[in-house]
Amino acid sequence: MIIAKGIRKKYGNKSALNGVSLKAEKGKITAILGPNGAGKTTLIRIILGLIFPDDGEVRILDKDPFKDKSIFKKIGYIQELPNLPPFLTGREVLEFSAKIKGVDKSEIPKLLEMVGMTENADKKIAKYSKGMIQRIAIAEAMLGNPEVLIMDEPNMGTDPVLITNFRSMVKNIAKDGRKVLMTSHEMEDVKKIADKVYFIFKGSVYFEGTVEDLIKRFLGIRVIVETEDIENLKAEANKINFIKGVEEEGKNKVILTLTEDKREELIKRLVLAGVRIRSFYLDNELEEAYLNIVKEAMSND
Ligand SMILES: Nc1ncnc2c1ncn2[C@@H]1O[C@H](COP(=O)(O)OP(=O)(O)OP(=O)(O)O)[C@@H](O)[C@H]1O
Repeated sequence: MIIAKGIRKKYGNKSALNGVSLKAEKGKITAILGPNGAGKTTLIRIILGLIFPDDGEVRILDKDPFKDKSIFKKIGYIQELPNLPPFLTGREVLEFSAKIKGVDKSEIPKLLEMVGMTENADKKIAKYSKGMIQRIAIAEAMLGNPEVLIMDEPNMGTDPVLITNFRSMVKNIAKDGRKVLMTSHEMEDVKKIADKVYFIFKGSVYFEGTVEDLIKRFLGIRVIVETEDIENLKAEANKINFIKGVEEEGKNKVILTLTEDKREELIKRLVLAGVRIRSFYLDNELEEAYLNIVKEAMSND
């Protein structure tokens, strides 16, 4: 497990973390969300023992990262803006890291393939785009199948194949009983892979829970009903006390916001009222829940 307890950090007079605690469990993917400047990178660096906190404690692989540097061979870390030597090729960067980590070089071709860099592996980093540098940094972090993978805003660009490969690789790392801790602005990544979410705002944990909890709390439970009986549906929905919102979307679609998860009762009531339902499904717009949490956190500030 990765544990951070009561972490405080100031840069000069400015407080970056005000007593943050976090747990990243074995076999789980834990995501840290929050607007720019919330303190995500500072927290990650403290967890990695790269900068000292003013107060608080960290344990990673049961060790104190400030005292026991041997754990770093078991940790894969992708930093926000990877800083790779421009005079080396992508392959050379991986070979160099493999040597430091004591990992067999034979892993490298498979990793290059995974991040879609086989063809560009022998070009100098200086000639790479930002996305290509990021891919090499991801391959580097994956070397030696790390016990812990820590990623500060990993960004695979827009290639859908790469994104899918990357997500499934990260999921497999967690499935294998390892730990993954990531910060992200990519809501799709968080929605598709995270088990637990910490939302940090101005250096404090504002929300902690699953992605589902976050959506429920900041979006309500939204269901989309498609029907030709729009008027009938709206009339019935307005009579139901656990529905707090009725929004028409397009010709045959209505979004209902429920205050609690009473989907079965809702279907029953609509059917009994004679509404012919074409389809009925949950609307999980994490992006919108995220904006609502930011709005709420700002208004409480
Ligand atoms: N080396 C530093 N010196 C002074 N202030 C810093 C330093 N690093 C970060 N800060 C400040 O600490 C706060 C938290 O920064 P941090 O980089 O941890 O946020 P973040 O959540 O990772 O942001 P982003 O999403 O933009 O990467 C910000 O107000 C930032 O300006």
